[in-house]
Amino acid sequence: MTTVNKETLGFQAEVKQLLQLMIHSLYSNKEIFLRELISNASDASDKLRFEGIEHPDWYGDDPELKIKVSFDKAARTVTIADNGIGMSREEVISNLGTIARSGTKEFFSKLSGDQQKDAALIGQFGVGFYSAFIVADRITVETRRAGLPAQDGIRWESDGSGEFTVENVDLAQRGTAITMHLREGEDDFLSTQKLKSIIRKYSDHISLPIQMNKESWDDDKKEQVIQDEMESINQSSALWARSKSEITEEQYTEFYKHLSHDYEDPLCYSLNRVEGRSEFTQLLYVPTRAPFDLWDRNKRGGIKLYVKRVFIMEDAEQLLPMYLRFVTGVIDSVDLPLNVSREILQESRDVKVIRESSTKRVLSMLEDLANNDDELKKEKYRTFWTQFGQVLKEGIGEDQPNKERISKLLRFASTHTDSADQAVSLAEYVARMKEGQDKIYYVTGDSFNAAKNSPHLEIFRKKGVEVLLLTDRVDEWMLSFFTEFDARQMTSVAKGGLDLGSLSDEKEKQEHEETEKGFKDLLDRMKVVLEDKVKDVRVTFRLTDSPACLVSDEDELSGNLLRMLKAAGQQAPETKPILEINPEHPMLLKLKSDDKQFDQWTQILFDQALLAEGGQLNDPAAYVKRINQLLLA
Ligand SMILES: Nc1ncnc2c1ncn2[C@@H]1O[C@H](COP(=O)(O)OP(=O)(O)OP(=O)(O)O)[C@@H](O)[C@H]1O
Repeated sequence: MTTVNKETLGFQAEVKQLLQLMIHSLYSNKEIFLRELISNASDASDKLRFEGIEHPDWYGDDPELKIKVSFDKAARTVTIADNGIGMSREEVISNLGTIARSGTKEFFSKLSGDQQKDAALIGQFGVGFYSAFIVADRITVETRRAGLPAQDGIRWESDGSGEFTVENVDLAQRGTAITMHLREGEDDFLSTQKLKSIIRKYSDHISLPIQMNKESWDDDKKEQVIQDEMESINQSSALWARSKSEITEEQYTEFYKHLSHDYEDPLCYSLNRVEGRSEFTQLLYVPTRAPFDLWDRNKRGGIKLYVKRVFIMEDAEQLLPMYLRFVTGVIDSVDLPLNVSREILQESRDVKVIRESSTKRVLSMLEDLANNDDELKKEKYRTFWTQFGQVLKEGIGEDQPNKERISKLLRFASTHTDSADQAVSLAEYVARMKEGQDKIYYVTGDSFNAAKNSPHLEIFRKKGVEVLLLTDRVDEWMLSFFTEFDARQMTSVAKGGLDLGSLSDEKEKQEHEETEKGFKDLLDRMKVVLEDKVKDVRVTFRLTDSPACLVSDEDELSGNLLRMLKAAGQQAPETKPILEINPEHPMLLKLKSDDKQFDQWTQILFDQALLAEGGQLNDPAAYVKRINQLLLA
């Protein structure tokens, strides 16, 4: 064997960090290295199947794709070999020397140094190839890219301490063999039985054969001896193609982990075969925990597309709407052409059918959790909502045909419990509505406390009318598409005049009109003082404790939304709020009868109303000065 071009290279800083972390925090679960390496070998075979459509010659005389697991007791090594796509020199250096994943920086910034917490995080990130260093103190990878000649074989080697070497070697076969030189004390893995049991546990769902040498009893030697003949350890058929009754819970779970690189079990899953106009199989999973890059629009994962069992592409975003981007799974179509590209997917009618059907499947899965009396399912829905609720809300704007179904899945915090837990459904709200109440009331705010303590809620609290407390960033956007539920108008308590519908009686209305007349003069004078800042000043009966509050006009953006737009660097239209005053508050009564420092008091009322709803003062220093003057007066 000739070796040339040997070079020593350093790992990317993140790899070094990951290796350290992995060895320490995942040691108690060290056998997962086998799952990870088999998973990679299976992906490599999928890639060859796909690229092989255009390059049938790449298969050569070795067309049966398989994975071989073997060990050498004397050398103390375990080897996992595949005849998949293999890697070129450049690919080896970039794949096994760096982490080129989106969100990597963010992941590392979240590490806390606390082993347990970090282990969970690293599980979410995906442990992959490097997990082999948990049990090995040296790893040798020999690989040859399909289609390249024997002399383009590559040997990569590292002890995981910071550097690796790469050199060219002659390799007769394409594919990749990963040899782990076991650490002291890891000899358990040098056993057919042990390796078999791990493979059955974690990798039974792999669709190509995982083979090991047979073992048999030798009467002379009085021990098990390894034979040349190979046997398959797994069922080696695509999991989603098996009949439902044959698939165990564990197999679903392990397959999910293989697909998603997640460490935790999925929250729920659904396998269906659809026949008729379009024929396809869908196996869809909802994860238990949001990935750290859920908000990264370039995040990988999602749905793997197969056509008649041939892997076509990862992350086929056309197969599910964006707001269901947390779903992982496989879709295997009978109708799509093997050479389908992302561009074709965008226009295909078959894809449209698959997308609609998969969307409905996911919504049904969620409905099953949400509307179930079973405590375990209820708990699962709570978990789902905490992790993915904000993403699901995007569906209200994005998926018109399913809007009603999605709206039933929404959960909110409300004044019913005054807890930040988002647990109230709209159906529950409606069932609790007061007699005469014909609207669903909500308030938005940039934090739970700002919403909960909003002065706009005072009258509602007094009358015992429930108000939803909306504080997620996506809420304002969602509400612009969400105006009605169950024929009841969604109504902001901070927009327009106070509209309690038939909750206020005639007598009350008359009294209010009288009071308003009595305040007309005062309002006119206040308007003059606040001319630049407000659109109008008027009397309100929505306040009980606060002297004043700001509201926006029915057809204008709310103060909260304007602040969000500004914070996001967006152009926000210049709109002025309306100042509403509480005619029963002592401050207003004083102002009405007292002319001294009228301007100061008026300005302060405005500034306080702005602060109370979470706004920022234009000129905080002037506010402080005014308050101090009045304190000393
Ligand atoms: N057996 C193999 N054959 C061909 N390429 C491989 C093989 N094993 C690993 N690779 C390449 O190395 C890359 C890095 O592998 P690694 O396991 O670290 O990450 P991953 O599989 O991409 O994701 P994860 O870290 O979530 O497992 C893979 O994406 C793949 O391109």
